[in-house]
Amino acid sequence: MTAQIIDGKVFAATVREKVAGHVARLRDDHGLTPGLAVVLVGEDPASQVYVRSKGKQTVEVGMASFEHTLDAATPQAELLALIQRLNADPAVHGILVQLPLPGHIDEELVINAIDPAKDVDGFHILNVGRLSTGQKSMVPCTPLGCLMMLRDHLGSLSGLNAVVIGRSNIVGKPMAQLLLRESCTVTIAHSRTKDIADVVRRADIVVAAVGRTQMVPGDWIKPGATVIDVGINRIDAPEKGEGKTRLVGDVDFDSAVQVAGAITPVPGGVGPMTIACLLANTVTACCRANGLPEPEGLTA
Ligand SMILES: Nc1nc2c(c(=O)[nH]1)N[C@@H](CN(C=O)c1ccc(C(=O)N[C@@H](CCC(=O)O)C(=O)O)cc1)CN2
Repeated sequence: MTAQIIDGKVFAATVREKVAGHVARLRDDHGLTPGLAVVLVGEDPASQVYVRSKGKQTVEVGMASFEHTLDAATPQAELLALIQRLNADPAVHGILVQLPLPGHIDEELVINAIDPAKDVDGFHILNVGRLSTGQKSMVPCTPLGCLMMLRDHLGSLSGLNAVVIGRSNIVGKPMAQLLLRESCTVTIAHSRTKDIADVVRRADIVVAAVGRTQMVPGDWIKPGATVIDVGINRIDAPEKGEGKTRLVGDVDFDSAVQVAGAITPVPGGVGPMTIACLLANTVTACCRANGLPEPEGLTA
């Protein structure tokens, strides 16, 4: 038996459709247009692709997109001043600063300068604290996308053993919090975890977010488990021609697909959901800012 493939591209398209429906209702019933400001500092090629894609998809669902591209040498004070202007701008409901930032900029300081109500990345310390204490918060986009796919595939997650591999602030920790909120029994595994293969083998749900190429082989996977692969690693692909590369996840897809019940591919799994959930969070932020009910089906 091979696993069911959870198609993130198809799922993200359904999320964008829902977002577009909410955006149309906000416009028609309340005269509101959700606005998303994305800030890019520097010329990192991957970040440029993601930011372009965010702007394009924002416009496609009917929201307003404000793109700010700053030189790599921009002083931190200038970036902070821009954030203050965006915080005060009533047309902007969501603010995102694309990561990573150049080395001379203090990432934590910048993230915490964003108005928590407009922090559609969910990285502000107040949102982190609210999520971990079960209060209403903005939820980081990648974990939110993973949760949506897990709920869609499994229905209730209550009582399931979940192992999150990786302890980053952006994915691993918030993912663990979300799974805990769903009443999973949650383990966070990482580079120092002893007998990691045995820990992963006990999991009904595996979320691999460690950033290590194909680290999780199929024989770590419990038969029938649901595997969510967050990793995006570029490797050489001589089979495609000289100098060519391809993307692979943190899971060895070819062996895991033989054992798992369901699995997300890379590319085309979690990645597309990250941007779809950013759009969802922007609608949520707009609704909250205007005292309207939470948009159904778009929140954690
Ligand atoms: N402020 C933020 N910075 C970063 C985030 C984030 O959520 N907020 N996440 C990543 C980058 N990212 C969005 O910003 C992102 C990564 C990957 C994808 C995606 O769709 N990947 C495709 C493959 C794309 C390719 O061919 O390179 C896939 O997996 O199918 C979307 C968004 C770091 N920075």
